[in-house]
Amino acid sequence: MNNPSQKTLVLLRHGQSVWNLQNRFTGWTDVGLSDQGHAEAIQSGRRLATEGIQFDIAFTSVLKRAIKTLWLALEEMDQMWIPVQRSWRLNERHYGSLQGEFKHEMAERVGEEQVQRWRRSFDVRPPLLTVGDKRFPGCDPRYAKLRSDQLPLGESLKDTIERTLPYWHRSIVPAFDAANRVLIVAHGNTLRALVKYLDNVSDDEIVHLDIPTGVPIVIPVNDAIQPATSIRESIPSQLSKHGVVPPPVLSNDTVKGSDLRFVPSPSQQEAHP
Ligand SMILES: O=C(O)[C@@H](CO)OP(=O)(O)O
Repeated sequence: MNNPSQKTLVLLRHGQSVWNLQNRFTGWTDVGLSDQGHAEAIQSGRRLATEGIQFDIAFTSVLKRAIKTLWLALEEMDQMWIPVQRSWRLNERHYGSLQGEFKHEMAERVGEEQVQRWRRSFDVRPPLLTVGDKRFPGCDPRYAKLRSDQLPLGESLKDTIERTLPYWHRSIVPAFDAANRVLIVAHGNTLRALVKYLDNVSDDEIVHLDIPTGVPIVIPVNDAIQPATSIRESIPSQLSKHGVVPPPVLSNDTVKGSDLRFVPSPSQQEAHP
């Protein structure tokens, strides 16, 4: 990369998951990558290797579609040795009782506008789980250290921002004291949460933002760890900059997703959550 002393943040959404492919609400369900997602993860590492970025540290969630994407990208860059921190705070937004449902079936039941409202609105929560539901995160040992008020029954983007930003401020920003190159591999809605905060996107505008799977977003940041330029504007240009616009994702998720659009346009698992 041109200037090794330039502080740089790279955001990467995991590659396509099996449930993205099947067009199902996923949230905290721990599903793996599809074959296409596996290929996207490798391709993202190849793109970053071409950029010549040597990372100092990486952050990811505790969900395997993000963890595996990170592994494959780091392997492709031959940087598997760098420190990695995982946190539930980077998990996908919890989709409540929608988790496991097929998005197109739900659209037939409740209408496309309602589905899109659940998917992209700022403060609309999905229908909530009950504590007795087997999908409740309190049943999963990886969340055993969370307080009961931290275990979601279903989250809006607003809720997701509120649990993600403390990790940004307490763990990721301080990492830049000793690091110039920081990689975050996370999920569509946690990355929307970070971009909303970093780009100061309004509650109304955030409904338009989608983050593509497996495409690294390279963001030069200043000493205050603020982006030097608009992240949103850099997303499409980076897609074309690499000369490879990912093929239209042929998953039902994407096809139905755009059809549904009603708005225009433990290596070091966090000990104290
Ligand atoms: O199902 C999910 O968890 C997310 C990401 O795949 O879906 P959406 O894009 O609808 O928020």
